[in-house]
Amino acid sequence: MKKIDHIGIAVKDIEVSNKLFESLLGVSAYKQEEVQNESVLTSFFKNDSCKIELLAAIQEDSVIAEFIEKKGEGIHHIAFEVESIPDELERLKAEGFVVLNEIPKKGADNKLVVFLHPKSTNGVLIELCQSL
Ligand SMILES: C[C@@H](C(=O)O)C(=O)SCCNC(=O)CCNC(=O)[C@H](O)C(C)(C)COP(=O)(O)OP(=O)(O)OC[C@H]1O[C@@H](n2cnc3c(N)ncnc32)[C@H](O)[C@@H]1OP(=O)(O)O
Ligand SMILES: [Co+2]
Repeated sequence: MKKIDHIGIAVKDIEVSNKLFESLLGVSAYKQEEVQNESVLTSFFKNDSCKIELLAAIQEDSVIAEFIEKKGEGIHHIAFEVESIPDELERLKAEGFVVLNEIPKKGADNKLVVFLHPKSTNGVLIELCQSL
């Protein structure tokens, strides 16, 4: 795992949270992107350390809507950048981590992504992402 690529934050209203994070970080979001297969609208900020990905549900059955329903707004996942998802998955499976999707999905910001079940990672949803 090379470095943290982004921290995902579940929000109810992307416009409201865009303004909040603009004020907090002192920079504007550099992109907003809908990811249909995850039913989310994302918005990205970055500084020298990593990116912040705001995630709002675009459908009621989105995992983000379910998460907010259960836990409220807040940190949803941590994403690590990896050189090769297949190599990293092989290593992590051998270590006993539970992979949520074996086949990488198209994520936001030109990445392929896979997720590890939070039950196998101390309650923290982990995303691995690889640049396209
Ligand atoms: C666009 C892309 C990108 O960056 O490029 C993204 O990030 S997309 C980001 C959105 N997409 C994803 O997150 C896809 C992967 N996520 C999933 O498949 C799902 O959200 C799961 C993580 C499996 C959770 O779904 P679900 O709650 O139905 O699963 P489950 O019944 O197996 O497990 C339920 C337990 O997990 C907990 N749980 C649910 N979401 C959690 C989260 N984000 N962090 C920590 N714990 C979480 C529940 O509270 C519950 O705990 P208790 O049993 O203790 O109550
Ligand atoms: Co993410």
